[in-house]
Amino acid sequence: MCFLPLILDNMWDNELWSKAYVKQAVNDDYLRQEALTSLAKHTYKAEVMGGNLSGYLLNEYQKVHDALGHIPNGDVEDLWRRPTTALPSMFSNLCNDGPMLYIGLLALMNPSQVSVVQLAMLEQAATRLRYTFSFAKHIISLYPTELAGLKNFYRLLDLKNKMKDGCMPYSPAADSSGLSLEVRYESRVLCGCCSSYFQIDRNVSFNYPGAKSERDALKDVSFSIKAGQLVVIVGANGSGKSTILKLLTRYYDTTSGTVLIDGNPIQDYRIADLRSVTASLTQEHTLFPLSMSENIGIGSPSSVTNLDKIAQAAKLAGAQDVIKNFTDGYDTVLEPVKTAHLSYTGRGNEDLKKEYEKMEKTINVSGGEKQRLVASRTFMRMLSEDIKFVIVDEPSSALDPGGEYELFKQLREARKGRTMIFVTHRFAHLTKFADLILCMKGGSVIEMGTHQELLNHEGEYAHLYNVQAQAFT
Ligand SMILES: Nc1ncnc2c1ncn2[C@@H]1O[C@H](COP(=O)(O)OP(=O)(O)OP(=O)(O)O)[C@@H](O)[C@H]1O
Repeated sequence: MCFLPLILDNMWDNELWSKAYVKQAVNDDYLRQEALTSLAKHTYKAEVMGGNLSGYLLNEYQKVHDALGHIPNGDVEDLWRRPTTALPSMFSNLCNDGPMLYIGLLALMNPSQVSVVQLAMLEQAATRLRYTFSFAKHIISLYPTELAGLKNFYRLLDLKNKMKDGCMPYSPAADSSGLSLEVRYESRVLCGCCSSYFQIDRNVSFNYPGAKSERDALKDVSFSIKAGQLVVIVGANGSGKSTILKLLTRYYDTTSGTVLIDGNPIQDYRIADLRSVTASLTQEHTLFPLSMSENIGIGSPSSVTNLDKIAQAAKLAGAQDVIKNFTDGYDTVLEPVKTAHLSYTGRGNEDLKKEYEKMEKTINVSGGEKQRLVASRTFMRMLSEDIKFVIVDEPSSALDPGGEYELFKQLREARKGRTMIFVTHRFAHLTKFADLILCMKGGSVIEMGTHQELLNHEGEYAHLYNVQAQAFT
């Protein structure tokens, strides 16, 4: 006699997956823990790394973790199956929290060793392992696969970030509110006949690691920016504008040549120190699944509860009216983490579907409104005295012309003597104020100077400028 159908029937009846249901998490601490954990995703990489936010986020994570205490914080299916004995649930908790804490500590001690991508992968691995332990009592045959996963998980812990951190603290010059930047290549070569060293100056080149293209993303680039200058980089798509910003903020190291900050090679400085004096606004920046006030306040973690400063930052970005329109104002969470789930068996059930849709209701804002909200975080960062360097990369693609003009003007005014580099295609009302314009083509800087100098030169910049100017005549 075969007992298998009986065993399967019994398992099926006891399992939540055989039932029609809709679920939603409602515990605030749990929701916050989920939101903070989701910030380890690749989507938020630019912002979390650029804003030096890992310390703040890990601290907040620890707080909610402590607040949750022994309240079971697993998924509802997981809790349904949770065995009554303590040991498996202990394993389950260890798999859930252990890796995050381990990596968190590692990240705090040495930020350059842990990338946000690694954090995200580890979080996924941890969740999978947690499920494995829950399922283990039913599906023993999955063990070999999951043990292989466990091996991969520990291999991930051994991954070292290729970027080597410097050990020199960055201390800004006392007499300047900005930092100076120089991009150049130089090496000392021993002369065969007179045995003395001589200097070769060449320019910076760069290719993305693993890039399939033969062409360098940057080729023979060399320029120098004085502390406190406003620099605008212009040029066609793919000419290398954003790549320059990535080298100046040390997301990548040059293939040849050096970036100097205040006269020292960028590699010598501690990366976290450089990030702590930099404010950025790029197209990659996005809203976090947190309240509006925290979304803005996190730009300056030490002032995250300072509502006056947060309102001031929102005003500078032209976002205060957008926020006023939300019923919950600054407490609104625009893009919350997904907390509701409709079971597979319940999908044909209209009542459950309606319930589910109510739970998953999100607030929609236009692309331009979203850009203003995201820009508020950068203004919050710029309100901090510590910031010496501001980079802005195409922040206004969804703004109307009036909104764009206003944003550029506010960014210029909030600069207050800091070094600022602006990358934009719509530069007509910005370049007149620039101390230096770099005009790029095919990965090289082909023209360099002020607006008037480049107009007089009648080259590529003059051509691009006239195309934009003609649109308004
Ligand atoms: N992550 C990457 N990996 C490989 N190649 C890249 C990567 N990012 C950019 N590139 C390549 O490097 C070159 C320069 O790109 P970059 O983004 O700096 O140009 P850009 O002038 O900022 O362009 P756009 O105006 O379209 O934003 C392009 O050929 C691009 O395809």
